[in-house]
Amino acid sequence: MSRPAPKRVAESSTTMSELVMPNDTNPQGNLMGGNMLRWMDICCAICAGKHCAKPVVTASVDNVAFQSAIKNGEVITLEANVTRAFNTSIEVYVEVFAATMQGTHPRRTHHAFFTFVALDRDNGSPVPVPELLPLTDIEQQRYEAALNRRELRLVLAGRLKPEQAGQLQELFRQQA
Ligand SMILES: CC(=O)SCCNC(=O)CCNC(=O)[C@H](O)C(C)(C)COP(=O)(O)OP(=O)(O)OC[C@H]1O[C@@H](n2cnc3c(N)ncnc32)[C@H](O)[C@@H]1OP(=O)(O)O
Repeated sequence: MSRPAPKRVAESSTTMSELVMPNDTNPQGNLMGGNMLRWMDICCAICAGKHCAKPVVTASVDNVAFQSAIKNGEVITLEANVTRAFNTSIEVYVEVFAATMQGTHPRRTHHAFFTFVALDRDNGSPVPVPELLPLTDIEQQRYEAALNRRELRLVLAGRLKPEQAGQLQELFRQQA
């Protein structure tokens, strides 16, 4: 199947906000981690769907640290951007920011990389995705670093043998 035309990051950039309600929180009044992951997945899926213009499924989620609690009544804003397209999969980076409803105590609370796979509408099998055109410095940095992240997650998922992870081996050689 031929590859669709390349796209810019801005074409699929996605932002959404949620108000944290009592039903989203634990007994301490903090947003439950599972609800946070759900919103991150939704924001990234919208972004991935816009880039691929196809049905997409979440294939993996990289490490997510819960270092900063978000309280009942706060507003969270999620920003998702494609960092790189591979063959049938793309990597999406999401950042989460929290603040009070009045906009005070603003902070970045979470971030993560998600991988999505585009599927054929008819038979559900993976299909090629549009390449990504990184334009800004930060887009270029994320684009270049994505190869290392991809190799690491595929090794951890048992889909790539460590000895086949050439990018990672080169990185470790440079750090030694
Ligand atoms: C938005 C949502 O929440 S959707 C609901 C949650 N997600 C799901 O239910 C998805 C269930 N999983 C699946 O359908 C399948 O495992 C798929 C489509 C993700 C992959 O299917 P496979 O038969 O393994 O396909 P295949 O081997 O051709 O790999 C397809 C792509 O997936 C990537 N992939 C597969 N597993 C992983 C993984 N664990 N981490 C990262 N990428 C992965 C491959 O690297 C490949 O990408 P590439 O073509 O860019 O190199």
